Amino acid sequence: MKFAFEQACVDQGFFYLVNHGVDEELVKEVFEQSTKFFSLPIEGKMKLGKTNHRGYTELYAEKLDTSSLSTKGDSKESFYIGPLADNLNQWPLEEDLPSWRSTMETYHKKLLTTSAHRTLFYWSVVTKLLSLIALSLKQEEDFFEKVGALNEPLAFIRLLHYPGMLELFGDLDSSYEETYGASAHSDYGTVTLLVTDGVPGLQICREKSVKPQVWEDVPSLSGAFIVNIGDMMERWTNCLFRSTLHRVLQPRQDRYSVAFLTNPSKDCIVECLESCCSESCPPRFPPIKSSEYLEERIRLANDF
Ligand SMILES: O=C(O)CCC(=O)C(=O)O
Ligand SMILES: [Fe+2]
Repeated sequence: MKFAFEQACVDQGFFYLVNHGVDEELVKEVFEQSTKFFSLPIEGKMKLGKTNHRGYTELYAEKLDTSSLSTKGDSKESFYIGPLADNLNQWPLEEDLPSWRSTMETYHKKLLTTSAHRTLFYWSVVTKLLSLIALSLKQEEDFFEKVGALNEPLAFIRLLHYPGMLELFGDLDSSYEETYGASAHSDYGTVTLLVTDGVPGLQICREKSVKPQVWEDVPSLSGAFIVNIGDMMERWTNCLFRSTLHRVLQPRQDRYSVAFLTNPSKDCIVECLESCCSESCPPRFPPIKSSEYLEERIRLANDF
């Protein structure tokens, strides 16, 4: 089992996670609440427009592929919910969307928060995943706790809605313009846990430097998380673990997904692990502070 896990992180940086202990009902509720929010009139959504990287981002406002010359952003709308403790999150009014906030908070805590309480000891999915990663890298299983990555992780729920082509362009022949639902990118942090509604669209490119690029579909698997390794984990491991390029094609019909993007706590320094470098294989990246790295990547995706 451990071998297969390590192999997946080394070979494609993407894998399915099953038997994760997150209730299917809770995931279903998150999708229902997300759909309700995106169905609100645009004026209502814009009232919660993104500040401090929390809240609503409208169609075409973000472009994940910072290398593309296109001046049009990705054809998705999204809503970000960040760390719960700092009170920077924006929430729809309880009278407009009852239980919306509590559903999202429950999901955030369920995925991220490990309870060390004596009578209710419980490892979150993210803590468990990071401990498996640490063991694969020949570290103690609490390595990421010890380096401070898990003090107050910068973890975000990203609710996503990709409107279908018919909704965007009507009869398709007049105003049709090709964009991506989410253009090619790798995620910035440690690990991402993704659930989709089953509508196809997600693709990965295993070898980004091989031209022409080869893109493979990633089908969603009912009840499983699609997990992928992010760039800060790639830096920690000196590219042993891969932060794989991926994108979402513009779907024909509406598509909803929920990504849980995790990053180390803001002051955590991400630097090459000793077990991942040697004299013949020196560190490829200098040490960086998690929050500084993250802010720069977010800025690039939003200023184009
Ligand atoms: O919607 C998806 O399938 C993928 C979303 C994604 O890659 C992201 O939000 O970083
Ligand atoms: Fe992504």
